[in-house]
Amino acid sequence: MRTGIATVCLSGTLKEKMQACAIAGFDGIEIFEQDLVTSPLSPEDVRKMAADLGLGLDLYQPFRDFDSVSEDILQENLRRADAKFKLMSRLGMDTILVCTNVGTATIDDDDLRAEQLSRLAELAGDHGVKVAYEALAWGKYVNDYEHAHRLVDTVDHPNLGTCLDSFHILSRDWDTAPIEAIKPEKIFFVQVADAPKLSMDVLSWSRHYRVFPGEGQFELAKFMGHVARAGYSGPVSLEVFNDVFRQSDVERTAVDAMRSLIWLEEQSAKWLDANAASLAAGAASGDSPANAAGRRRYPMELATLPKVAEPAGFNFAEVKTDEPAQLETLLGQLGFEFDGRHRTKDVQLWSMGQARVIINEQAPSHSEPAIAALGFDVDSPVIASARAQQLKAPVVPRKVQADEEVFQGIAAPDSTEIFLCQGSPDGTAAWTHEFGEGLEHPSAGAQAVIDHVNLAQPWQHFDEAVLFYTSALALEPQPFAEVASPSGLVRSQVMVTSDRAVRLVLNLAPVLQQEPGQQEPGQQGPGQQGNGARKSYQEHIAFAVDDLVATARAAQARGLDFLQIPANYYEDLDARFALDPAFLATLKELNLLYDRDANGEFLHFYTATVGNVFFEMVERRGNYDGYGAPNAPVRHAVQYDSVHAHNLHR
Ligand SMILES: O=C(O)c1ccc(O)c(O)c1
Ligand SMILES: [Mg+2]
Repeated sequence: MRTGIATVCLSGTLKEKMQACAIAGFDGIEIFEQDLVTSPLSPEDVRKMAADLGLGLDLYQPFRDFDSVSEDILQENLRRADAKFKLMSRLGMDTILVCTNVGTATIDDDDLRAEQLSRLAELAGDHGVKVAYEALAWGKYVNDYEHAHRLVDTVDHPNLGTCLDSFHILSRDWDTAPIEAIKPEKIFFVQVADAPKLSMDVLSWSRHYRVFPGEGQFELAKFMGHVARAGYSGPVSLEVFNDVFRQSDVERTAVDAMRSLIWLEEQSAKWLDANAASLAAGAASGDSPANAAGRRRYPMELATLPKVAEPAGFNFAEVKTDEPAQLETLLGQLGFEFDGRHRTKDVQLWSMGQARVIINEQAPSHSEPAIAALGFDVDSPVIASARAQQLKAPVVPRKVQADEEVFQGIAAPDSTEIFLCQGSPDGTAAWTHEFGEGLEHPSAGAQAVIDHVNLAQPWQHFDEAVLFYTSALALEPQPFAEVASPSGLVRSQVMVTSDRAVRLVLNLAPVLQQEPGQQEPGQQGPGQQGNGARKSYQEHIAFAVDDLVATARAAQARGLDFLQIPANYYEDLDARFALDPAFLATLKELNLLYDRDANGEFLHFYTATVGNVFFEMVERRGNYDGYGAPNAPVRHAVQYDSVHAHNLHR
């Protein structure tokens, strides 16, 4: 698949954008007109730079408001087009995107439109230029790709074809199957963008909220499958207007973009394979196996990736600190056993059944304790790592001594280290023998698993993180939610495996919680946890137990510092659920939170925060599948209050 990206996706100057696209490995780019107009580079400079960088200049865009106008305006538009065609010749470009008229159209007449487009095609032909006509979702008279293509068909000129843009098609819920009926030589260009499903006017949605494939909710693999089945094999180019990407680090965004196309390519191949049977009727030979046959029939070459199944569970969670005392106390009070120190590293292991927590004491001094790494059980760490690296995940270097488990590590966008570990059927981990005997086993036998981990994401990398976990780890994003907190609305995105053995919650950290002058994780590039790097958002690890009340009582007896829940909460709880008074009293006494829905019940409590980390204990009853979302505002408010009280006393 030929990969492309529009310069409008990225921040910086045209030169910076082009360099970033080349570094990320794109085959070609679309030049967004504003980027050229505002550039000090001459068209010849741009042409040379692209050639030097090995980047194709695949599309000049956009040319606006051409058709459906009176003759005098058309004359003016043809003059304008002539100037652009001449410019394209200096750039060495041969395809221009002309979008359907949104501003100046006054005449709604397909015959007239066809006639006007035919005059444009004729002029383009004189310059050796191809015009790719694109229906904008908010086009005044033409806003549907099939309509735009009917006009292209009517004109029937070799220099006029269609541009398909997934956003304009999927935002309007147009059926994508008819794409297959378009002759491949008439599809001049394909643009792809994903988007979250939002209810707002489509222009604002398009100009501000597009995201890279895999970061939104559109069915892009299906769209691409139809495009491939149509016989198209030209560029597949990202055109993503997004307020965040336009101000984020350009090289990093370009890599995120490339990752999205690599992933989309794989997903499209999968869609074609899975839907090969539906084509059997027209197939020349019915004997080819469905697997891969679906895609091999088409000229678009779709590369695949090393296959990974979703992870089978969490292998461990690692917290980094230079002062472990408070964390040790918390874990001990929760009922964790100390399993000893690593034989060569300054690292401790704590466990409660299959829930394993590593306290890594190798943090720079005075850094806040933070979640530094997560281990996931996978079938094959080597294959999973190969996949992640092909998706451009940065590798985490890790020192290993002889006979130590070699962990395959990659850095997540927020610089959390993700380790791909060999899973075992009984949920044990082979590496634990590297840890010496623990001291004492105060609560031997207590069972728990890691239920979920909640990671705060810097705002500029939130979408990137969703794609990272989707593509590299095969986690599935759930619809996102918004939770009120005293320092802002927290966007919360749950990512899960289908059996819920892994639940990862990504929270958009409110900007207010950042300390002034603190370096943004993003400024260090992916995975570069430089010495000054530290997170300043609260994150947590949640453990599931069978009997939360008993766990809480035992923890209380050991002196655990629970997050204190206000009395108002319990009144509200009673109003909502009419709980048994004795049960309600227990919840209140132990600072437990409660939720219930059609699937079951959820009990949970939180510890006080140490640095940026706190712990949660949960009990799921029935098939409760949530996270106590109605309780999240209470938790945020209490934590906010305690941070403020702490600051006042400093
Ligand atoms: O928002 C726009 O104006 C615009 C311009 C060109 C495109 O290809 C597009 O999809 C949208
Ligand atoms: Mg477009």
